[in-house]
Amino acid sequence: MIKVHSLTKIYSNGKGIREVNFNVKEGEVFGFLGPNGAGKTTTLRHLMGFVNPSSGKATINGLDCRRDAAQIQQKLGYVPGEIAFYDNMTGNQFLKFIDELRGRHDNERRNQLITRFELEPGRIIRKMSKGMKQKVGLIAAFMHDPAVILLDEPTSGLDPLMQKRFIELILEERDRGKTILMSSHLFDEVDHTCERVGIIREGEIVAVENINALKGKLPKSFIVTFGQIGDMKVMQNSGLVYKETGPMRVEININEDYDNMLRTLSQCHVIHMDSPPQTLEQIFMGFYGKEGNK
Ligand SMILES: Nc1ncnc2c1ncn2[C@@H]1O[C@H](COP(=O)(O)OP(=O)(O)OP(=O)(O)O)[C@@H](O)[C@H]1O
Repeated sequence: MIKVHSLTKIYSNGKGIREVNFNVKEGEVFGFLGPNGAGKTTTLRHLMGFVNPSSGKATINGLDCRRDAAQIQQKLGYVPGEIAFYDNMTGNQFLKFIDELRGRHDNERRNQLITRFELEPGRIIRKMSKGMKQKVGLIAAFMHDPAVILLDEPTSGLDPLMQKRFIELILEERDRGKTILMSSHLFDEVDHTCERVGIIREGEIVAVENINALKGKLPKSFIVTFGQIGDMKVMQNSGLVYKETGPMRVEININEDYDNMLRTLSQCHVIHMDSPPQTLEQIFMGFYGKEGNK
């Protein structure tokens, strides 16, 4: 459904994206992961047809993203990284205005989304917080029930409850056959929603992977607190890679050795266990070794 072929955009300062290639299948939720400045927004802006590529091209449903932008955008939902609104409108006035631009008069879905995201639609946008504005942007992107949805860091500014509602919405839309491309710099966010991810770094795609295959390759750490002195002896004899991070507390780092960790911990009295979320830098280190180099 979405095809990106050797897409290259070099800005006058030498930054941008180089030879970006990936495809998103119809009905797939695809995660586009990368640290700040990696090239996610630049790629999404090409898909929206806002920018002329230096070379290469992108298509959506066979249509050229630059040449056929107007036609594509009728069936597309887009949440930009930085949302610009008509600040003096209320949320409701803005959403109605967008619906009218799209030639739509059905407000049922819009109202459902307003309820779902607990938006106060009568508030002036200028007086809204970042999270509230983000909700307006999300509702505007989904309310015309588009077949393809492009989301640039969609949960930025949302509190954990709204992030959860957002994830539920994405999973429902996926089940309804929608094609979704979602950029993020947080692994956990794409982990909840995406089947495959493309990882971009310094303007280049470094991997396109099934999310479960990717997770299997990543080192993972577990912070475990023990309840008995003898537990530390069990750890010493386990062969696991770990370091002591406090009294009766260890951080265990494992690659694929889950079996050994589970066997070892089953002999101990574990009183607390946690696994901190992985940052993208840890993921790159997992992929490319200590320096994160290819
Ligand atoms: N209009 C522009 N002119 C010059 N350089 C630009 C322009 N737009 C983006 N860049 C540069 O291109 C690179 C990619 O930027 P981009 O905004 O696509 O990254 P990103 O992955 O979306 O980052 P973030 O997570 O910070 O939004 C960066 O080095 C950025 O500074």
